Amino acid sequence: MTKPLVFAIPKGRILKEALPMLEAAGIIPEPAFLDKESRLLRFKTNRPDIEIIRVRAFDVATFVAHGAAQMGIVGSDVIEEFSYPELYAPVDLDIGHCRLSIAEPKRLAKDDDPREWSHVRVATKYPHLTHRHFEARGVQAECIKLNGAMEIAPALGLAGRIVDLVSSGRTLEENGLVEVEKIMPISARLIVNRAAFKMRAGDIAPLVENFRRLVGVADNVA
Ligand SMILES: Nc1ncnc2c1ncn2[C@@H]1O[C@H](COP(=O)(O)OP(=O)(O)OP(=O)(O)O)[C@@H](O)[C@H]1O
Ligand SMILES: O=P(O)(O)OC[C@H]1O[C@H](OP(=O)(O)OP(=O)(O)O)[C@H](O)[C@@H]1O
Repeated sequence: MTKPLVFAIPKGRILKEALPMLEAAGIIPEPAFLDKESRLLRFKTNRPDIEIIRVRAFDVATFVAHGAAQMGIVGSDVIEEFSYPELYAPVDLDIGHCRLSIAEPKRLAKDDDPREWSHVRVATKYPHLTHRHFEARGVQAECIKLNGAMEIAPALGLAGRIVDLVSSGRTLEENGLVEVEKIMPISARLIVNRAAFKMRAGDIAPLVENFRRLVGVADNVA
C-alpha cells in the first residue's frame, strides 16, 4: 500500500487562516488537531491517503524540502530565507499577509536616511534575507540572529536596527520603533517537494489544483 501523503502545517498564526482553506480543499483533520490539550503532532484526516503534521513555521520548509513531508503551507518569508531548491511553491494562498521591513528607534529615525548607511548591525530572524538586501546596495550588514521579540533588541543595545515582519505596525509602535524601509511583501504559499511532485503526481497534482481553484487561479500546474 502507498504511504499516506504528509501535509505540514505551521502551528503559529497562519494556522487560523490555513485551516478553512485546507478544509475547503477537501482535507479535514481529526478532532485532536483542534484540541489544545492534545500533545499529538501527527494527525489523521478524513482522507486515508493524507496525514497532517503540525510544526513550527520554519520547520514546515525543512520537512518538505527533505521529503519527510510532501506538501505544506508556509509564509514566503520562510521560503525566501532558506531558498531550498527542492521546494516548489505553485500557489500563493492570499493569506498571512505582512511585510519584511527594517525598523529602528523613533528617536533615531528622524534624522536618519537608510540610503546613507555603509554598515549596519541588525537583529533578525532572517539573516539570509537581510544580508541579501543590504549586499545588493553595497551595505555591510552584521546580523544577530534572534528567534522572536526582535523589537526589544535596540533598546537593550543588542543592535541598532531590526529586520522583522510587520502587519498592523502595533508591535513596532508599542516598542518605540518605526519602519524605515520595506524589504518585501509576504504571504503564505502552498509548497510541494519537487521529487514527490514528480513521483506522486497522481496524488499531488489534484490537490494543487484544489488550492489553485480556491484562490481563483487558472488550472495549469507548471
Ligand atoms: N504580523 C503578522 N501578520 C501576518 N502574518 C504574519 C505575521 N507575523 C508572521 N506572519 C506569518 O506567519 C508565519 C508564522 O508566524 P508565527 O508568528 O506563527 O510564527 P513564530 O511564532 O514567529 O514562529 P515559531 O512557530 O517558530 O515560534 C510567518 O512566517 C509569516 O509568514
Ligand atoms: O505589525 P504587527 O501586527 O504588530 O505584527 C508584527 C509582529 O508579528 C510577528 O510576531 P509574532 O506575534 O508572530 O511573535 P514572534 O515574536 O514570536 O515572532 C512579528 O515578528 C512581529 O513581532
